[in-house]
Amino acid sequence: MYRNVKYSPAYTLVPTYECFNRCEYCNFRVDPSQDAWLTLEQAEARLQALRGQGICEILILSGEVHPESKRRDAWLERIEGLCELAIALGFLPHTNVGPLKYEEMLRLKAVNVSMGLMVEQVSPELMQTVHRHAPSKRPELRLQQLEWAGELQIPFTTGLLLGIGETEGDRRDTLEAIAQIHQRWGHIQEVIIQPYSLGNSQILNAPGFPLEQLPSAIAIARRALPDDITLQIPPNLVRYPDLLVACLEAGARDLGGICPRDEVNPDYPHPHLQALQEVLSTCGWYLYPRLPVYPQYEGWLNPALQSRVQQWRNALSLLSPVQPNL
Ligand SMILES: O=c1nc2n(C[C@H](O)[C@H](O)[C@H](O)CO)c3cc(O)ccc3cc-2c(=O)[nH]1
Ligand SMILES: C[C@H]1O[C@@H](n2cnc3c(N)ncnc32)[C@H](O)[C@@H]1O
Ligand code: MET
Ligand code: SF4
Repeated sequence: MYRNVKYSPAYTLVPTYECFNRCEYCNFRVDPSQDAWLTLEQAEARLQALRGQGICEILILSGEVHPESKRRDAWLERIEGLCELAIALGFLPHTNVGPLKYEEMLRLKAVNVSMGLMVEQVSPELMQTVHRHAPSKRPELRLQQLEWAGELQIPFTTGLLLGIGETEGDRRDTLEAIAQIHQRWGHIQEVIIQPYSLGNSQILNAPGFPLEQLPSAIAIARRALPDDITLQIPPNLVRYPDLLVACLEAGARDLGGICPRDEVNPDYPHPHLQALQEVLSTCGWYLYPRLPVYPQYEGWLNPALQSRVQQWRNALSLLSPVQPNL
């Protein structure tokens, strides 16, 4: 008897690496104005080249322009344009670009099948340490985003970043806060349990989260969160087959977007899909693709997006007729 674990065949577009925050664990950002933004023409060339390869999700992942900056509108417009382009070329966008104003979130809902923002941790102490130069990481701001996403009926991905100086109690508080917001709106499709991993271009000089503690952290999350929230772990950061399987045994059921390059953790390439599939199947786990929106949320999307999603569901079920419930 096989058990199921899913992933999303994905490709990442980065509108800009520039970010006004300086999270000390970040290996992604460059200073404001030090980066040429991705143009729609460049993005179109990349997306055209991806067609027909089974990639469905376009993950739009960005550094942030300050909410009061006069360049903010242009930034949001570029993100919206990239989402529209991805849809026009047949892909399904998922946007994670930091905290948004209510109106900005409303605009992006129309061009995304789901969106995301990590809570990281709710402990205010981190605003004096790893987040001391990262106003976007204020816990109340991030929880407000989850609340708005629920109100706007946006299928949502959030998560915890582990090993950034939080205590076990802080982790429980973070899980509790996510569970409470989900109880109000029922919109959290997945929670990522992300081990902070040391990269080559970060400020923070601290070892990564001790990976051997991950299964127990996952088991705690599984007990703290409602059953209808899926737990996700990144297979490139959980690099040992035994550990990966232990995480599945502890309750993780999703491996997230598997992309040619993990833009957030470029020092940790994703494993090859076939190798991953083989390892997992020898341990009794069957890996299969999913869409970036879970089936129960499809009714929240506008009709144009719903019909795109339906086309993908049909295509996936033709590719793999034995696999139910994509
Ligand atoms: O390749 C990555 N994908 C990341 N993703 C992508 C994610 O795995 C998928 O987009 C979702 O599962 C939707 O299918 C995130 C999405 C979010 O909404 C929030 C945080 C992340 C973080 C990462 C990440 O670090 N690396
Ligand atoms: C997009 C998400 O990636 C996560 N993130 C940022 N930097 C790192 C790192 N060094 N290791 C693991 N995850 C990281 C944060 O949780 C952010 O919200
Ligand atoms: C590399 S992080 C990308 C998303 C956003 N800047 C955040 O931290 O939430
Ligand atoms: S993690 Fe996100 S918010 Fe923090 S510096 Fe990096 S890009 Fe900016």
